[in-house]
Amino acid sequence: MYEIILELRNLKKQFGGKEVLKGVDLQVKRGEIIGYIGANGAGKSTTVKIMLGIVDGYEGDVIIFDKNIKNTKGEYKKKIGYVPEVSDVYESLTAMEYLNFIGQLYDLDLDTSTIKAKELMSLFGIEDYLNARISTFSKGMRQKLILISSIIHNPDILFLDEPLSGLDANSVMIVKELLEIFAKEGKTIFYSSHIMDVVEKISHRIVLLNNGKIVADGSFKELKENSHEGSLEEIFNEMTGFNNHKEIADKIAMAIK
Ligand SMILES: Nc1ncnc2c1ncn2[C@@H]1O[C@H](COP(=O)(O)OP(=O)(O)OP(=O)(O)O)[C@@H](O)[C@H]1O
Repeated sequence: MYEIILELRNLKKQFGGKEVLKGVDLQVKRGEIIGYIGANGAGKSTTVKIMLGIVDGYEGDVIIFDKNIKNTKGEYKKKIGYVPEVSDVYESLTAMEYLNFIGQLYDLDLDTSTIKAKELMSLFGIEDYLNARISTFSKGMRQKLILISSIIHNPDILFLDEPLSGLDANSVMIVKELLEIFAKEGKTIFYSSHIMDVVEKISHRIVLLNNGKIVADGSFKELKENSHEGSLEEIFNEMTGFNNHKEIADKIAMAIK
């Protein structure tokens, strides 16, 4: 029996009368890597933010670690890591100060977070910047720091929103490998991205959100069998009813003349 680690039951969310999520049902097992995909504005980040308790005012239920999050004081967040699509970091802190601050939020003692911060910064190749202010970091360095801050407390579930953004090819390989190791260890990964070839490769299961509902849910192999198309990008186009990319590109090129 697989253990269900998180579950969405008939999740609905409106913003100013606009229905973004129209009844999302999903069960995620321990150790699964879920590729959560959908067009811009489909509601992926909203789903994740609801699960993290950042967005409320929703209908339906979110069950994480067997508890409805409505009935918790947020303790479950201690076992969760999050890489947001756009992250606010404290620019004036150094990387070490920031990681120690995050470590303490997750109840790590200062010695442990200091040791882990040094080790992880070194493994990601940015150890020389431990005592540099974050405001001086390049985009990729900042992304590495965010990744480190999402795993420093050894979480059981990781929510990743475009986690590879700005990373060089070598670092991308490390992170992809790391996710596979995490899954084998029983960590659950909720991976939201528009980079279809990565989602195709790393996900055990791909969930496609369209018009506020899940319209596809299965392994890449299963999705391929149920579609006329070959790559995940093409399946995405088909399932979201999009086939006029060339026409739109032509019109954009014309529009600026
Ligand atoms: N705080 C908010 N107030 C009003 N509308 C919001 C808010 N947050 C999200 N929305 C709206 O909800 C919809 C879904 O947004 P969301 O960020 O969840 O999409 P997404 O699937 O993550 O998109 P993307 O791929 O572009 O990141 C959009 O129409 C967005 O404008």
